Amino acid sequence: MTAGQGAPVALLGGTFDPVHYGHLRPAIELLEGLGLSELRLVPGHVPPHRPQPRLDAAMRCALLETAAADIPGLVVDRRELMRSGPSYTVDTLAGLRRELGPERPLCFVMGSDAFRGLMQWHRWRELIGQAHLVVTTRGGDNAARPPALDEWLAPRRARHPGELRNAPAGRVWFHPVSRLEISATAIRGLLARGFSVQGLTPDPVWRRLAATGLYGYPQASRATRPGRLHPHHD
Ligand SMILES: Nc1ncnc2c1ncn2[C@@H]1O[C@H](COP(=O)(O)OP(=O)(O)OP(=O)(O)O)[C@@H](O)[C@H]1O
Ligand SMILES: O=C(O)c1ccc[n+]([C@@H]2O[C@H](COP(=O)([O-])O)[C@@H](O)[C@H]2O)c1
Repeated sequence: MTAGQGAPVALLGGTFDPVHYGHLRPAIELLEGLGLSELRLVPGHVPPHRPQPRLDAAMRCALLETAAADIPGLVVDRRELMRSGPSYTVDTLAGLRRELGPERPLCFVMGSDAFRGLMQWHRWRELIGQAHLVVTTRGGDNAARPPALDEWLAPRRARHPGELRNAPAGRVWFHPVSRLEISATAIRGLLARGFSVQGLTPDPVWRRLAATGLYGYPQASRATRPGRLHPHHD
């Protein structure tokens, strides 16, 4: 393998239905902590492994662009929206690798829960030939990995983040990020019941959600909701 050249580019894929601070804060911490030149948020068109998104791809993308606009280094990459069929990561990385050339360090970011299931991903062994894997860890997350995955990991595990700059691909780095108890599922649930999600996503995203009635807000019957109760507990 050739030596790495230039600051790493990273990719964070997801459904982003919708984007929230649980995506954005770890992205900022990765940009700063790993000295990335950019972090690309990659909305999936047809997620390979989960129920299909509530919002169409164009709207998820528009909200992501609204969220990324104020964060230096964060960009939205629409490449998965150009492909039909399931959005397999191995294809996404191969396309980006062709654009960046063979020497630029490229990192694919995934949560430690996703990493535990890596062996079920499409052509998973090929991922590490295209990119490094950056596995985000959050305090209290100690679940065991399959022994076969640990065996595969041992010779590839990076001991220092500097290793991500020294090669274009091939290493696995575990990076701690803040744990924010926010999920898109919870946001969709709040909006469907007519509650605000201000503070869970940037204000420009919230204003767009509120103005366009996405996910059912504010048509849901606020008159009948129990006003004294915290929205998470009713
Ligand atoms: N609160 C969070 N803190 C850290 N990482 C997160 C958080 N929420 C999502 N992520 C990570 O962001 C990526 C994209 O997540 P995704 O679009 O599936 O969001 P989500 O909020 O988990 O969605 P949903 O609730 O619909 O499953 C994944 O790698 C996921 O692990
Ligand atoms: O390529 C695969 O087989 C594959 C299987 C599961 C997940 N992924 C990718 O992992 C990223 C996070 O997915 P998720 O579940 O958080 O929406 C997203 O970019 C998905 O395309 C990819």
